[in-house]
Amino acid sequence: MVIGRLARVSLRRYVGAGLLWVTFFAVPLLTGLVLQAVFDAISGQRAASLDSTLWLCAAFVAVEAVRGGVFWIAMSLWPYWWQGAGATLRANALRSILTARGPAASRLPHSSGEAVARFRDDAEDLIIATDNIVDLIGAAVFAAGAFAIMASIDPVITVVLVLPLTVIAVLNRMLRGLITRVHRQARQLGASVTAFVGETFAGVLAIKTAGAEGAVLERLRAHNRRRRNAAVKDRLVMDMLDTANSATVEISIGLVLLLATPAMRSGDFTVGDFALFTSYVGWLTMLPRILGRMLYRIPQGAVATERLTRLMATYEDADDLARLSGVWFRQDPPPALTELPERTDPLEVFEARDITVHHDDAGHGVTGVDLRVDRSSFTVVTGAVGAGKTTLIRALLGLLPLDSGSVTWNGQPIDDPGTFLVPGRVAYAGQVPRLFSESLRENLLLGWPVDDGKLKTAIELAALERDVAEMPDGLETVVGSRGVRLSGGQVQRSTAARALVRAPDLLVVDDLSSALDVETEHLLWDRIADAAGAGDGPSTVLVVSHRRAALERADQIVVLDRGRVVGAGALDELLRTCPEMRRLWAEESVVEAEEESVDPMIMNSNRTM
Ligand SMILES: Nc1ncnc2c1ncn2[C@@H]1O[C@H](COP(=O)(O)OP(=O)(O)OP(=O)(O)O)[C@@H](O)[C@H]1O
Repeated sequence: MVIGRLARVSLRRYVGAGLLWVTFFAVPLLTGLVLQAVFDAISGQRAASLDSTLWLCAAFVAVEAVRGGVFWIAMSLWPYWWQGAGATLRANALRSILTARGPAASRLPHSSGEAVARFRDDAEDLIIATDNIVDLIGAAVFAAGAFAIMASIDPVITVVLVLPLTVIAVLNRMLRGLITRVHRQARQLGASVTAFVGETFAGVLAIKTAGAEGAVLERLRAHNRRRRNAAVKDRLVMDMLDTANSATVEISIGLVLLLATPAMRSGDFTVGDFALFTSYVGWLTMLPRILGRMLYRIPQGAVATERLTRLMATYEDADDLARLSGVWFRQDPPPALTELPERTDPLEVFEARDITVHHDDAGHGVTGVDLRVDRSSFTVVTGAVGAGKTTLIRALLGLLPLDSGSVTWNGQPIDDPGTFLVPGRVAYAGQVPRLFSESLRENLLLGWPVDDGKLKTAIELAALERDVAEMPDGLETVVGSRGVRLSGGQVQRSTAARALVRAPDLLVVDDLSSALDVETEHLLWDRIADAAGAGDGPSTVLVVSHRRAALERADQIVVLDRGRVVGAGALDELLRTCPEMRRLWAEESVVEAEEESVDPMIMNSNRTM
C-alpha cells in the first residue's frame, strides 16, 4: 500500500515526529487527571491544603506548557517528512515518464495541465492520507487511556459513551463508495479546467487571430460549471460527515450530563470526576472525527494512486510510485550525469522488420515497413504529407508502441527501443522542436557532460554559429517562451545542434525543411558529411525529407505512400521505377525553384515564429 511506503520515505522523521504527535494527543489524559484533582480539592471532596491546590494549578499549567512544547517540536520536524513524501511521489512519476521501458507518450494525459493537476493534487491527497494515520494513532491512544480511566471511575457512563462513536463509524463506512465516486469526478473535472486554461494560454495567438475569444470563454464557463457542481458534491459529502461527527460530540456531552447527575447526587461521582469526564469527552470525539476523515481519505488516496500510476509504465505499480529514491534537504543532489555513457557496441547495421503502427481503426500510421540502415550511410524517408514518415521514425525509436515488427542493432533484437536507442547510440531531432526557458547553452546540453569545444563543433555543424554570435549574450542568452524568441529555423537548428553534441552513432532528423531554406539545408548536410569524413561527427544519418538537398546525397531512399513502402533504393533508380518518387521530385523541383526566385530576406522573415 502506497500509504505504508510513503511513511518509509523518511521513516526516522515519520516515526520521531509521529511519536511527538501521539504524545501531543495523549497529554490531555494528564490534563484531565490534574483537573480532576484540582476540582476535588476545590470542592472539598478530597482533603487538600491551599498549598497543594496551588501546586495542582501549577501542574495544570506545566502540563499545558509541555503540550505546547511538544507541538512546536513536532511542527518543526514534520515538514521534512511531508516534503520528502511529496518529492518522492512526484520524482517517481516523473522518472517513470522519462525513463521507464515502453513509449511514454501513450501514458501521458492529453494535456500537460491534466498531468500537472495529478502531480499537484493527487500527490497531496496521498500525503494527507498518510499524515492522518498519525492523528488516528494519537486519537486512538488517547481514547484507550481515557476509556480505561473513565471505566475505573464509572463503567456504565463509559459504555454508554461508546455507542454514538460506533454509530458514526458505521455511517462513515456506508458512505465510502459514494465518497470515492464523487471525489474521482471532482478531481477529473478540476484537472480538465486546469488543462483548458493551460491550452488557452499556449494558444492565445491562435484564439485572437481566429476571433474565438467569446467561444473560448463560453467553453471555459461550461468546464467550470461542471467542475463547480462536482466540487460542491465532493465538499458536501465531506461536510456531511464532519457535521455528523460533530453532532456526536454534542450527544456524548449530553449523555454524560444526563447520567452523571444522579450519580453525583448519591456521592458516587465527584465534581472532579465530572470535570475529568467532560474534559475527556471533547477530546474523545477526535477519534470518530479522525476515523471519519480517514475513511474518506483512504478512498481519496486510492483514486490518487490510480491517477498517478496511470502516468507510469504499465509494468509499474503503486509500490514503484512510493519507491525510495533519495531526498536531499540540506545538500545538493548528486549530478544526474557526470560522464558520457559507455558505448561498447558501435553501430554496424540498424534494421527494422515488418513495422506496423496504426493510430486508429482506419489504419492511419504505417504498415509492414522494412528498413536497413548501414554504418556510414545516408538514408532518407520521403513521402507526401501524412504518408506516415514521422510515425515510422517514432516507431523505430520506441516512441510509439508497435502493433507488430521488431528492430535490431547489429543483428541483436532490441527489447525496448525507447531505452536502448538513446544518446550516445542515437540522437533525434524531432519535427516539433522544443526549447525551454533557459540559456541557449543549457538548451543544447540539457545536462550532457561535454566541454565547450565539442559544443562549438556541434553548433557549427548545425550551421548555427552566426545566429549565436548575433544573440545579445551569445550562448548565455535566455531563449524559449520566457526568453528571446528564436526564428523557426533557429529553433530547428538548435535542436539539430542538441542532437549533434551527443555525438550519436546514428543521427535521426525529422524534416528540417519547414524551417530551413534550401541553401542552409545544403550547408548543414555538407558540414555533417565533412565532419563524418574527419571522424568528428555522426557518419550514419536517417532523415525525413522531401528536399533535393537530402535526396541527392542519399545512399538509399525509402518512399512511403499511405503508410506503406512503395519504393526503396537510390534516387536515379527510383526516378525510373517509382511513380510516387517521380511525382514528389517534380513537385519539390517546382517549389524549390520558386523559393530560390524569392528574396531570401523575405523568406527568412516569413519563417520567424
Ligand atoms: N496520434 C495520432 N492519432 C491519430 N492519427 C495520427 C496520429 N499521428 C498521426 N496520425 C495520422 O497518421 C498518418 C501519418 O501521420 P504522420 O505524421 O506519420 O505523417 P507524415 O508523413 O510524417 O506527415 P507530415 O509530412 O505532415 O509530417 C496521418 O494520416 C495522420 O493523420
